[in-house]
Amino acid sequence: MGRLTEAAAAGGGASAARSAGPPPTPLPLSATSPGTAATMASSEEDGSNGGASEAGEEREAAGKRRRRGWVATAWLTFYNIAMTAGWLVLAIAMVRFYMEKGTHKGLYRSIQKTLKFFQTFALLEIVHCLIGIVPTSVLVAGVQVSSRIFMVWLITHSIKPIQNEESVVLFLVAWTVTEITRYSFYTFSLLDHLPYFIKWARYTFFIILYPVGVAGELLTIYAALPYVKKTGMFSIRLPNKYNVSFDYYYFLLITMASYIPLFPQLYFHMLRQRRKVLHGEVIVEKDD
Ligand SMILES: CCCCCCCCCCCCC[C@@H](O)CC(=O)SCCNC(=O)CCNC(=O)[C@H](O)C(C)(C)COP(=O)(O)OP(=O)(O)OC[C@H]1O[C@@H](n2cnc3c(N)ncnc32)[C@H](O)[C@@H]1OP(=O)(O)O
Repeated sequence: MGRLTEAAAAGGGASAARSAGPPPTPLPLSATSPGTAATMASSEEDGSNGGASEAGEEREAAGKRRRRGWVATAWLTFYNIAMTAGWLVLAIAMVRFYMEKGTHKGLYRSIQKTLKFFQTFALLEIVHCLIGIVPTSVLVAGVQVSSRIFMVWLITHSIKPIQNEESVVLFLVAWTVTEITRYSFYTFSLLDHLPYFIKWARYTFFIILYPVGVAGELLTIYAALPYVKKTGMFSIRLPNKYNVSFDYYYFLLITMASYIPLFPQLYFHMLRQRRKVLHGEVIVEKDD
């Protein structure tokens, strides 16, 4: 028995794809699970945004605004503009620093306040999912945001000797380009004026930036290991009155290992989103 479903594993994305034709019959939004075979059913959109598609998009956008309510829409517009601006400020600061100093040494120190502020502010993304004003999966947003918060506060902020590692620049550049694109995508979508280039960039840059960012993060954690082992930071040794022990060194090793199952899931989720949003593909799921 075949079942037609949207491609996203965790919900979200694809307003353009959905509006390419007449409104489809409501379909279950489900992951392609074991025991099902997924095949691409159609490819509708070429990115040129024909008149019918535009009218459909406007209707859908108006529908979304009504469902979300004006307070939530206004808040999200403010939030996305603020975040786009924040990450743009960060990008300009990084370029200026490099042009003036000609080295990456001292870069993290010079931008850390802005980075901490805007990356921590992104915790609100989990709240947005929890209260239902955006349809992103709490799990997907949670993994994405918590791994960033972890990198900012528990690694780079806490372990000063690694702040000048090249790997820090790798993830900073990957995050910054990603976030400028992502938040401007949300902003323009909310304002119903999404340029095709922004949509394309949102669902294309990640192909390179995700692996670059993850490599930067993993290499930075790796560089932190000797320091963490030597100092025993954030670790709790026995004996103590609560009879608990915690070793941050092993926690870091486990965290690094957890990228192996988690990162491909996020990456393939984004690849499916890309096929759906840029090429209008839907997936036919066939139960075995
Ligand atoms: C405590 C220790 C924890 C350690 C964990 C260790 C394991 C970690 C493994 C993974 C590591 C990831 C590392 C990461 O930090 C590396 C990088 O980021 S490198 C740089 C490249 N990164 C990316 O490209 C990030 C890509 N990710 C995303 O885009 C999103 O975060 C994601 C949620 C993953 C997926 O997005 P998706 O396209 O599926 O959905 P959206 O959320 O974009 O959209 C769904 C719909 O919701 C609407 N929406 C969402 N947010 C907003 C908003 N702020 N304002 C308005 N609307 C919003 C969006 O428009 C969609 O609406 P519609 O469906 O109607 O179109």
